[in-house]
Amino acid sequence: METLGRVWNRLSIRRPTLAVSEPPIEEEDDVTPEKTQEVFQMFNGKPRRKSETFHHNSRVVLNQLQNHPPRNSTQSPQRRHRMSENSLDNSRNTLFQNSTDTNIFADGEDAHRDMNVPACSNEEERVNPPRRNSLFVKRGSLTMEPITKVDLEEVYTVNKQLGTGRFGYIKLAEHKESKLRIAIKFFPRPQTKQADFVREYNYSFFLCPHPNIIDTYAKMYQSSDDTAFFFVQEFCPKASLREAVEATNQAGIGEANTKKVFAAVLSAIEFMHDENLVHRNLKAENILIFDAHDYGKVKVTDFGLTRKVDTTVKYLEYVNNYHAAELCDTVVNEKLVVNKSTDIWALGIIFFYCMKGKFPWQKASIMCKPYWEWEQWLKRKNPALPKKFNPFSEKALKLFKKSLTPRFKDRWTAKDMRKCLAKEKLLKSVKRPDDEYYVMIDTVSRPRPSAASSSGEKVETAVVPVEQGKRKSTLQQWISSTLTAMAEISEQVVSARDD
Ligand SMILES: Nc1ncnc2c1ncn2[C@@H]1O[C@H](COP(=O)(O)OP(=O)(O)OP(=O)(O)O)[C@@H](O)[C@H]1O
Repeated sequence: METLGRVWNRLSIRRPTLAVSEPPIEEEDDVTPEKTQEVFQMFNGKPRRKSETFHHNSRVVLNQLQNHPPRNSTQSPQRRHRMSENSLDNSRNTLFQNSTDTNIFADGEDAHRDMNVPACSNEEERVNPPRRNSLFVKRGSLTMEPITKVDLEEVYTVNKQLGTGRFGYIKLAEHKESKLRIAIKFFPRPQTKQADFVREYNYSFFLCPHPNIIDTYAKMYQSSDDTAFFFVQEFCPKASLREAVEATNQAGIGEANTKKVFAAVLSAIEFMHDENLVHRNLKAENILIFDAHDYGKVKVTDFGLTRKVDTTVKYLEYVNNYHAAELCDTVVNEKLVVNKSTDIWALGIIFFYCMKGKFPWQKASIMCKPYWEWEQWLKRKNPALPKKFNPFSEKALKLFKKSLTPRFKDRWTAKDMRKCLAKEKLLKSVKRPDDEYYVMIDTVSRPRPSAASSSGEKVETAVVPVEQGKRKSTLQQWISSTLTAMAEISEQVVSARDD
């Protein structure tokens, strides 16, 4: 809960702009007045958490949205601390110059005011931003902050492509003035509808105060030649979880690292789920690892498919390894109701992928044999657990049963998963086959003491303890030395026979 407290504090500092979006292109949201207010409702719902911190902080956000000064004023030590402590904010203030604002809805009175935006040139105004007059709260109408036209080349040096997806692409760039390295997410026009771009920006921006969610800078942009919309995010200098796992050559990242990754990811997803939002595109590619070795800083990204729970959407043709069974059985354009359980399934797949370095199956359909075998075991139609699950402990198997189950109502919550992963051992602690080989080779390669064997005493095998990491190479050394010894013995036997 401490984390959530920090998150809401950051939200109160950022003073998010109220904005809602129109129904998406490829999906048909059920557009009731409640559902178009999804972003607002993230903050306006009945307090669900019991802790005082949450009540206090959600109140701060709500107060801001309703144009009341927060209970602790903008001059709170917390706020001042962040402003002085975080030099990034200053860089952000200078990030977006040389731009012309275009207010889509021409709501002049709702002009965007954010500490991260250079519009607050005056220091007094920057420290004490004027109250925002939210048309949305007053009228519940569709409104959004302006999209700013920017001459990309004037403001940024755009470098290599970092990644590409179905809806856009991400490029590494440097903000010329601040020399800050950033990631720009582009949405090509006219393929991308403005409503989809705005929605993704809104979710990214509103959720980003969470420490395990990628940081998104305030403001939406449009290139001056009208070829793309874009927004700016922090740059992840290392890799995605997908790249990290692929680099292990199908060995997986190990239990300790998997636990670290999941502590971060589950914290982010629990936060989203508590706000009744479903990510809907959880995959290793959308989990960014910021440090090369210890998985200490991990963040979730890509909120393009994020929707509120119970939104009705149309199913897209695209199926991937992470899709839950109910999605794989759906036909194109069939209507689906957004549910948190699809994220839980994806997390089960990511867990397997981290531990084993490969996916359990290509598609969660009975037409795919590995999945069929799992389902047969799950439904107790076949008592034999598929071999690939053998190394996992009972607790880890329970996690799989409660995430990779076609009965979506039986799936765990993110909190259940977090508890299990934090507390339990995930791999069986059994004697590894290596140990047996090791003993056997040791017996062969060490000459038995003749006195002991001739007197019929039990021969003890001297097993030299080997460090876990060295086991394989030591085993190889034993094999080669044993083979050499055996070759020598057989040579001696042959020459003795010949003699
Ligand atoms: N901030 C960042 N820093 C570095 N690399 C990033 C960053 N954001 C995204 N990437 C890389 O770009 C890839 C694509 O990004 P992203 O998933 O946001 O795009 P998308 O178009 O929404 O993709 P999708 O097809 O999953 O919807 C990611 O897998 C990641 O490797």
